[in-house]
Amino acid sequence: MVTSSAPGKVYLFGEHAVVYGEPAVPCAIERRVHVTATEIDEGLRIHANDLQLDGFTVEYSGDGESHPDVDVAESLVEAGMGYVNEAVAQARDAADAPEAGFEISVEGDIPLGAGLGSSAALVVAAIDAATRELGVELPASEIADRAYQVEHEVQDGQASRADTFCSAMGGAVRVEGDDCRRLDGIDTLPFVIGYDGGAGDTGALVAGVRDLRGKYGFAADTVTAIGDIVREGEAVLGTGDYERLGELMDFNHGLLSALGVSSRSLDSMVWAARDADAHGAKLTGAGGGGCIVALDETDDALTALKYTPGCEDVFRAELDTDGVRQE
Ligand SMILES: Nc1ncnc2c1ncn2[C@@H]1O[C@H](COP(=O)(O)OP(=O)(O)OP(=O)(O)O)[C@@H](O)[C@H]1O
Ligand SMILES: C[C@@](O)(CCO)CC(=O)[O-]
Ligand SMILES: [Mg+2]
Repeated sequence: MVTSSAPGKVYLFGEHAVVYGEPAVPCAIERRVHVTATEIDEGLRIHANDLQLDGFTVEYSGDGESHPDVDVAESLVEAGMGYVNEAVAQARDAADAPEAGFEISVEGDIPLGAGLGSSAALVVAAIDAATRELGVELPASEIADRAYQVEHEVQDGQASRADTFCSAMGGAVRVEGDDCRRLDGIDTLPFVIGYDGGAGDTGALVAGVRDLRGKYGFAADTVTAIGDIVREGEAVLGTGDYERLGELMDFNHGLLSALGVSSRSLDSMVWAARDADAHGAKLTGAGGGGCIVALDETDDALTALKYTPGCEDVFRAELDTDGVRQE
């Protein structure tokens, strides 16, 4: 039996635009998914005690064919099983053990579908745990690559390498197409996260941006402008100039909003953080609902978000310099 964990992430800059080859800077946070893999004679049994959304909890097990008898959207369960099925397929391939059976248990403290990269953390931790259980230790870069293949497959070809690379490596990273690197010397950033309790449909949101980009030249220019913000931001990142980083985050949020991926509750949490003098605030991840990230080393944005209607949870998230690891 092996347990591995991998972190979630926030985007300092660049989500969505990264899908079209612009750079992005996601940062791993100290919220993790833990996956325990135990080799069994054959097949696949999955326990995901916290596959929960809007307050319900479900435990399911299956061989990839059968469906759990629970009152939740089948698409949700299929997606959850899809990530684990594909991660296990990658582990079998990496260990050259096509017939290996597994019992997989998943537990995490990352809200699902909320822009904090729970899917990438799940896949990265699952590949690590299952390969180690078969006696194979993969380098983090290979886990990142295999996890990307899984996200790409499960999300119908709509995924960048950003979430999976960040979760595998930890810290602040920079991703531009296939070029993925860790950014050295970034050990801390004062992230405050506000969560509206909701979720966004990553596939639909990415498709919406793709359509706008095809329809209007100025939407394509907006995507390029997000890339410009990232290029400006990465130059500022090492200096610790939170004021300028925040200004760029605000600008990034405005452009994401123009591309149609914000929401009323995300906007109201962003404004609550700004009104409380956070350096800057933006949505993180695919958007539509879920989380915002603000930059604030004081407790002011944290307190303001606590009293913001529509904000269900607020917490400080430390930058996690550790990526995937065995527990
Ligand atoms: N702890 C978990 N247990 C079971 N399934 C999980 C778990 N964490 C994530 N998942 C799967 O990942 C899906 C969420 O992935 P999705 O890409 O939509 O959102 P996200 O990764 O949380 O946010 P984003 O990609 O915007 O950063 C869940 O619906 C579920 O299928
Ligand atoms: C919206 C997006 O840029 C980030 C989702 O966390 C999609 C992706 O990069 O795969
Ligand atoms: Mg995801």
